[in-house]
Amino acid sequence: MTSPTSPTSPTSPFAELDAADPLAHHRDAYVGAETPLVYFDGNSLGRPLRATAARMAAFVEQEWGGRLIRGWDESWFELPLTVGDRLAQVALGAPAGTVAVGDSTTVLLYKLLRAGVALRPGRREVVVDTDNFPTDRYVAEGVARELGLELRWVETDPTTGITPEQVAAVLGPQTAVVLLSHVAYRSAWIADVAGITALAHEAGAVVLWDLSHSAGSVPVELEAWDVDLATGCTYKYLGGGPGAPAYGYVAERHLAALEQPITGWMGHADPFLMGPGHTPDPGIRRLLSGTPPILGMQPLVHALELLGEVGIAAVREKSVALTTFAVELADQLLAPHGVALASPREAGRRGGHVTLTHPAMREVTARLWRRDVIPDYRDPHGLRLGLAPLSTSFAEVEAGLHAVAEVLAEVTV
Ligand SMILES: Cc1ncc(COP(=O)(O)O)c(C=O)c1O
Ligand SMILES: Nc1c(O)cccc1C(=O)C[C@H](N)C(=O)O
Repeated sequence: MTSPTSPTSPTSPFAELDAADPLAHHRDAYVGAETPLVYFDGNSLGRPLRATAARMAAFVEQEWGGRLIRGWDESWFELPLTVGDRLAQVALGAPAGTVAVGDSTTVLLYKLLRAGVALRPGRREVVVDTDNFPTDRYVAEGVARELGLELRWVETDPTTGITPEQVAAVLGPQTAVVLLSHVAYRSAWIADVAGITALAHEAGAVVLWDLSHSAGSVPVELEAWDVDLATGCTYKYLGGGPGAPAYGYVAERHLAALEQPITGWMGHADPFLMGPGHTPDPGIRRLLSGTPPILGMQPLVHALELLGEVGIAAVREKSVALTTFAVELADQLLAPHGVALASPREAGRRGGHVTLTHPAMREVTARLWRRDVIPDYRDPHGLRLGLAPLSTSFAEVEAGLHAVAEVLAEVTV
């Protein structure tokens, strides 16, 4: 078995794609990009920036080791909100003071779903779709059990995604919250956030959007789209690293009334007063519960600097070019083997990944990993190619798709 062609092979007929790519040089800023490994999992865990190692070391030496407990007064206490503001500006289209960083996406989904239900007292239903990421569905089921609510499931086709018409069909006077994902984790379908949010508002409900597969790859305009609540992880396109803290967004108009269920001391208006009873902070700090993960935010701070410099519009342009290239190669090399596209063909409807289906894809994925080509597998029969615009090259996509064709030929003989 041959190893994949080097992602920098000058002999490729597609070498001009990388040569013409204005973002190509950013690839060198990432650890491991010089190796022949083909990485198609940037939508599960992004590569680290080289500079992050030095930043982490400096943090340990200077901020943690040097400042010790004084660090809290000097910057750490505000960090969940200062990083939140930066994230709001570079990736979420949200105003300062509406985003806080901390917890995992799952915990924030719980806190925000409970908060959303509390914003609509007396209403008994939550809308969720059957193809939403498992943690979103499980949290919705748990909250429904806890509060005695009913879930209104929208049946979503895993190869496309949720439409405003489907949501309209289940909305009603009992709908409290609509919980959906902006970019579908399997198909990469981009939901019409503004359209669905407007429909939910007409029905008197609030929306909670999971942005895990969009933020940092697809432009997000939370304020312009009139979104109520949102959350998402930072370890995919935002480059935060394994287990990096998630973020929560609350529209300004809901901040004063927002009641989240984990009323810890760090969400108190004056945590160090240590007084009786919980008085929530008037702003987004009320979303915090316990001591925020300062160490875990360090790589994110760094990665957001780069995203801010490049700009989300340029990132999306490259993302569309990469996924379009992957679809074209799949049509050429894989469709003759019976592989089908399970992502939208229309680039404007497609997020940052491409899913290809074939009955042998589970075995194909295992074999690809053994030859250092790293996509992931998602049922049913889906090979998912996550293309990170700042660290994936066109040559890498080409090498990877050729490897898929070779492995598919092996397993289907
Ligand atoms: C849409 C979506 N929501 C949530 C998560 C994960 O949540 P957590 O960060 O809590 O593991 C993921 C990926 O793991 C995801 O794709
Ligand atoms: N969060 C993950 C993890 O802790 C381990 C392995 C994968 C992940 C993922 O991010 C999965 C990803 N959200 C998905 O869409 O499949």
